[in-house]
Amino acid sequence: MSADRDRPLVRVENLEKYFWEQDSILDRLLGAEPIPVRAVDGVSFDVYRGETLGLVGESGCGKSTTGETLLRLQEPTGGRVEYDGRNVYALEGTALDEFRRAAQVVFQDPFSSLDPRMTVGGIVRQPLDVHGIGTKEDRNDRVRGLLKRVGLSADQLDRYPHEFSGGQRQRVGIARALALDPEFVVLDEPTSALDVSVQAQVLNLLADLQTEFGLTYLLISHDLSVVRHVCDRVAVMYLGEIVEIAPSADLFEDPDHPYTQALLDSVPRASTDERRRDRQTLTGDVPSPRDPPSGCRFRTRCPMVIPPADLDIEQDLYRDLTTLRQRIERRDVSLATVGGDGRFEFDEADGVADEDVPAFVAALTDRLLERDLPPPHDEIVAAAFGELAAANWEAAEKRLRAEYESVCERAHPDPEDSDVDHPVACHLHDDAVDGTATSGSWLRQ
Ligand SMILES: Nc1ncnc2c1ncn2[C@@H]1O[C@H](COP(=O)(O)OP(=O)(O)OP(=O)(O)O)[C@@H](O)[C@H]1O
Repeated sequence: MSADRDRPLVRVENLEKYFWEQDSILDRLLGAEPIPVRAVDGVSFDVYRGETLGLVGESGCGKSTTGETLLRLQEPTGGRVEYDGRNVYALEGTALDEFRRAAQVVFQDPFSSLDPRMTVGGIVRQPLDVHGIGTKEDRNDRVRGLLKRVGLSADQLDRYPHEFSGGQRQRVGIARALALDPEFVVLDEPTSALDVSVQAQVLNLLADLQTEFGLTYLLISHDLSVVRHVCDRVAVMYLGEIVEIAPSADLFEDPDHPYTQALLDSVPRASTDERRRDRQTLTGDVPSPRDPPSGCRFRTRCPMVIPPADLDIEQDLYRDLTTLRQRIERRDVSLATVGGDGRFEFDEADGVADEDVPAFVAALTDRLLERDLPPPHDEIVAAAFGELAAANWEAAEKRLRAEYESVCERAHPDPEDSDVDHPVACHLHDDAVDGTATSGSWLRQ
């Protein structure tokens, strides 16, 4: 697994892939502006010859779309991918043909990615047939050799996928990906559909094949233990963006991005030392890729979201107040049921009667806050709740923003500005974000 650092084999620059397909018919009838799913939103990374780069992140963060778009199985919305120095999206004719041979994919699910009506021999031979490689005999010889190389028997050529176990089917998928003698293989969750005992065998096979054929891998996985053992470097994705890229050992021993830290914290610890480390638990749901948060996309869940510099506040309290703000901004509080159904007569336009305001604020405080707030936050929040009692969401939102707005929501962190030795898209690792500034002057100087 020694990578040639002189020139990347694959260079991904600002890759974007948006989907518009999920717009509802109603939206279209009403002529509403289509809102795309920003599955991949400005992703950049290099893959060096001979290395395995891991691409990790929670389900739906855009890993598979990145893999498929860079292989040109999907057309990008924007950005550029270079393969061996050439723009993949400009390739035509023979050059495109060569790229299609050189860059292959192994999909996650060996049950659905193999045509059940074709024999295993036919499946592995198909790419050779499509590209018209050699005579029929040459092709059959190659298929027999490939099946043997991936640990199957050449006698199994005439069998159908359903006659094989999950691990064997994945070996067939690997043999097919190798048929055209590729240089680069995207492995999209290659072992996640397999039993744990079979996973290791398939990973070992992939490692052996990499050495034997000099392959370069992009390994897409949500399984951090797999990535840790197999990858030279790891890129961490969150909501369509890459938040950190680092050598595997560095990333697992000393992750810098709060999202990477939280992801790693979700994996059982091997050593006692590691177990002792403070746990950064992830709170809240992943926001929609149709409407990602402003600034840093992770800030709505980040346990280390940065308070304004002139605000002396404990991190946990700031996180809670930020979550409260987010709920108010999303109008995600049922004001009509405060204090229990029917306790207050709440009018959507005017709120509650003046004499009910103190009791309403107390009931809302009970419902939304798990702790007593220290001064001055108790008064600030009570004033905002008073505005909610008058059904004035905007005033409450504005008040809380004026007091608590974070740099994380105002400025998009750039991984290239990272002050550590690898790209980290987080304001905590950006010297240019002035931590001594007063609230309101957090933006890059
Ligand atoms: N063809 C499509 N049309 C509309 N939205 C899509 C399409 N394909 C993917 N998406 C959306 O794009 C986002 C990224 O999906 P993608 O499959 O790339 O994520 P992933 O990280 O690979 O997730 P998983 O591990 O679950 O496969 C998701 O919100 C998904 O719903």
